Amino acid sequence: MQITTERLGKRFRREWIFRNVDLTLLAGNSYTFVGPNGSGKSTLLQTIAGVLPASEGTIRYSVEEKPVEIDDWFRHLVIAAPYLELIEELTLLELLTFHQSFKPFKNGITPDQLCELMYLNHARNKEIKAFSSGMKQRVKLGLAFYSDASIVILDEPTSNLDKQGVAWYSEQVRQLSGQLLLIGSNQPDEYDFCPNVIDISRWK
Ligand SMILES: Nc1ncnc2c1ncn2[C@@H]1O[C@H](COP(=O)(O)OP(=O)(O)OP(=O)(O)O)[C@@H](O)[C@H]1O
Repeated sequence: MQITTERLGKRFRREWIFRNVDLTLLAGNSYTFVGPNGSGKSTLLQTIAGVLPASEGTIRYSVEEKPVEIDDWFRHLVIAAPYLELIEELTLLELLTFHQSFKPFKNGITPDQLCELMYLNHARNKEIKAFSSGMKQRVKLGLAFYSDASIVILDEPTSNLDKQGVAWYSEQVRQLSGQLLLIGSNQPDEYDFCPNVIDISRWK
């Protein structure tokens, strides 16, 4: 899997958030986008993911040099971000079962097993709307870590997590291998393992 951007730009009304972004992002590598609040990390990640349309330039996804159509991008990626909602009316087990029906988990992991891996077994039959913000964040990260997807996008990954949750994140994120990992962060301990740290301010 490879993502290539050429002269990528995004603006909201008249304000350019970034311009002329040329990137080649390769499977098996991790990249972290850093920059102050409001610099455009989330906007860039969402644009690369195809969640937000670009205002100019191009993004290409390819597998072994064959292009992936934009309608199929979502099959290849998982995103965990504070602004993306879970389905609140479902219980955790229902949510995982629903998710698995369109994006299976790695290594044949079942929804039951995933509840345990996320340390949320006690809440398996609870509706997501009754979860705390930290519990919801654990679910988002669990889906990102354990879904069988070639691109993993984590925006502010440890937001709302307690100490144990942060330790769990640190352990899990280091175990990702072979995938393309993109992180948006302002907290060095979220990406201290990542060799490619890119300050987004350069594209202002
Ligand atoms: N839907 C929108 N409409 C208009 N402006 C927006 C919209 N979304 C984001 N912005 C603006 O784009 C800029 C970049 O926001 P973004 O959330 O990408 O920054 P960020 O680097 O992720 O910030 P933070 O570190 O606070 O999460 C900000 O000035 C923000 O106000």
